Amino acid sequence: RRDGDLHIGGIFPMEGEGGWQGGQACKPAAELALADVNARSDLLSGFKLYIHSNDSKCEPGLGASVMYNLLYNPPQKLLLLAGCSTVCTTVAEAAKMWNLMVLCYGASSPALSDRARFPTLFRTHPSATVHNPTRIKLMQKFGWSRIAILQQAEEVFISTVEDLEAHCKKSGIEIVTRQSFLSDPADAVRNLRRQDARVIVGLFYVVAARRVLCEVYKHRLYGKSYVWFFIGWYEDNWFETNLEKEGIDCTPEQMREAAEGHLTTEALMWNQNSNQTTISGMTSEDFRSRLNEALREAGYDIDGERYPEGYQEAPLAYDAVWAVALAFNKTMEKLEKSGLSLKNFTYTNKKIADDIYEAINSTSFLGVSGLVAFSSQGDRIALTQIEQLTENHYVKLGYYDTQADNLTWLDRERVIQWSHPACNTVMLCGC
Ligand SMILES: CC1(C)CO[C@@H](CC(=O)O)CN1
Repeated sequence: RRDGDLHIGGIFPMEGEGGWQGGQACKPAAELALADVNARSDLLSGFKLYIHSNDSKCEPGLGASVMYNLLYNPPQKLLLLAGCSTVCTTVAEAAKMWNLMVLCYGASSPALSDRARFPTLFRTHPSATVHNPTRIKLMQKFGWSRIAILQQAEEVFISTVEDLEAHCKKSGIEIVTRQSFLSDPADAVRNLRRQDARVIVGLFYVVAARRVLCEVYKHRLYGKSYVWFFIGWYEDNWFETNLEKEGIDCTPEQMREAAEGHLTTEALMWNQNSNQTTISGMTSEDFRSRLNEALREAGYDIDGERYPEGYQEAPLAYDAVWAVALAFNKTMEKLEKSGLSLKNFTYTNKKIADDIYEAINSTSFLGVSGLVAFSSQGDRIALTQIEQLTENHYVKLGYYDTQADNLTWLDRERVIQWSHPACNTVMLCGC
């Protein structure tokens, strides 16, 4: 028997104003996974895994100080879990100096897909670029060969648009105009009207999305001759809430009218086949029940639909801990052959770090968030789903598996003049 304890650091965004406070649901999810892996006699045999965590508030500076305290206070940590793109960027760029792997459960920035800057980073949260092949697939399916882009000037959207432009170039799709704005989209939306944009991909946070939609209403840039792609991870009724608070001068009815029919794309974070048993023995719905119970105990009014931030991403944190446990298990089996164990790891031991890297790099298991596997850049390989807002409700239109180039289409779309909305005038596209 090999007795001992294995320790990892956990950096969770719990409080704070800026960014994403997803640690509120992700930390409880990680703790559920910790209990589950430690209860398995066939995993980490004899060793118990511990997470030592602190709050980063989704602030990179505080995240760096949390990391420093985790590393310079015993016990020695073998790996770091982190959330928020800004914190993961800071932590992952530094972690290599301590030969530490970093597993991010809540980081969507495309900039993190960079082995040169982040040689030890893996993330169970997919990059925002995962939407782009899906958008292209839909444009090809419906014959939209001329599109426009409207984006907020934020790093995550700037790099997502660069990736989208590359996909469009490869697919022969013309970008007739790319408009960006800092916080007021009025001019950008007006320019879309001037350029007669008909198929528009919108990339912005939800507060900006409400401003865009009201401008779209004012410029009549919606209805049967327009197709809008919005991001799918806004809350369901995002287009009719907070209007007064945010100074939106459109009524809920006007917002609903402008929003009707838009498409959304988003990465799947909960295994869709809710009857499928995952590696933990649970289905994703079993996980949901256990998470809800844990969150009720933490004081959240789940039955009153008052979910904490990060609820959507909780499976990613749960599966991140499983990925760590499985990788440590694989590494221990390998080290044992040379009479070593993870207890021999030190911050200067690159050899064992490489073994842990190899073990994580070859991860492949069915988690509550679906199949968990990483690209060569450490990015989560994930499915995406496509929805359409129809009479105030999001209807699932299909799923896309980029790896297999397989679009599962449910034929539920509401007619939005799918045939070439871009061809409003013959000379425009000769149709
Ligand atoms: C889908 C979303 C909301 C994208 O931002 C992630 C947080 C981040 O990238 O900082 C969390 N998940």
